Amino acid sequence: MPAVELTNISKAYGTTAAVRDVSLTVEPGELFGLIGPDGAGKTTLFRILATLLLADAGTATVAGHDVVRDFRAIRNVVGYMPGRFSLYQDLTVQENLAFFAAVFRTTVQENYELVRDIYEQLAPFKDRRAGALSGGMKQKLALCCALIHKPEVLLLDEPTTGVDAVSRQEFWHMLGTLKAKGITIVVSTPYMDEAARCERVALLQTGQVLRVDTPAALRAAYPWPLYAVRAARMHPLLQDLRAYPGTHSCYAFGETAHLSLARPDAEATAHLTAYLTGKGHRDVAVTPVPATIEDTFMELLTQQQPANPEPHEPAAQ
Ligand SMILES: Nc1ncnc2c1ncn2[C@@H]1O[C@H](COP(=O)(O)OP(=O)(O)OP(=O)(O)O)[C@@H](O)[C@H]1O
Repeated sequence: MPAVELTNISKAYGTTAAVRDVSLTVEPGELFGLIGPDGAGKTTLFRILATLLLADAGTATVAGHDVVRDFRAIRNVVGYMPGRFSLYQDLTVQENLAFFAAVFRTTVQENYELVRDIYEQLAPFKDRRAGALSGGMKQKLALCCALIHKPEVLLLDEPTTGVDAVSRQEFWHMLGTLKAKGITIVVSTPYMDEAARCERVALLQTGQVLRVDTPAALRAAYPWPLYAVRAARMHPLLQDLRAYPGTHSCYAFGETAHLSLARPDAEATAHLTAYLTGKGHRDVAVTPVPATIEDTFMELLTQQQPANPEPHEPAAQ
């Protein structure tokens, strides 16, 4: 029995189609990522799975329970950490934990084994109001609250958005520990480095699933020769690379431009360097690079675009 199963789920808000015909299966004990930019439909899917929102069409189950028929059962087996506002800001750390424990008729002590690692980090701040915690500590408290009733399935909606890099690392380490304890985790993130830490991910865009696969398979699926290109000035670099005759796609990628070529060119580095130097660019460096999940995502987005008079425009940043 899958831990989570979505079959042809659709949901619209008025005329906005937030989720369109989504089908997904998450296996028990899996660490599964929902990856997509703002507005891709991640929160809507979580709210449907957490039984807080009814889909317009399709069916969904969590731990074998139907989200409509068996919603009470699901609330006992799911831990849901919404993206925002999951804590009572005026209650202390201790009071928030006691509150969530009371809702599920349990105590922190009863489930201490599961939350110990997180609780020990929170303990020095137990009398501090949640509203006065750092972003990273707030996320840890929210996770602790979501775990208080020993859920089988954790639903985490962008748990690390707005959290500093060190706290993000710690948070993902904690997810690894929870997974080792057999908990199924469905986590959404807009960060591609976090996508790479999932066992499988669904790439979402405007309410649709573009692809579901392992991070390694997504990287391997990238079909073009790919280069990271640097030069002193980024904006004209992007413009000139898009005008290069062999270009398939080109977009900003951190401090470089990622350029894919429509066909292999054994001399690509030399040809591109000569081309860019001829256009007046300085400090040019062209390096072949392996594709990341983000490159595959960008490629899938490009394939989604309708016929475009400017075929080398990036679909999104
Ligand atoms: N209550 C609502 N009323 C109207 N439109 C909504 C509502 N909630 C979400 N939407 C729209 O539905 C689409 C999907 O939103 P959703 O919040 O599910 O996406 P998301 O991937 O979680 O993005 P975000 O991180 O911005 O929340 C977006 O176009 C959003 O503007």
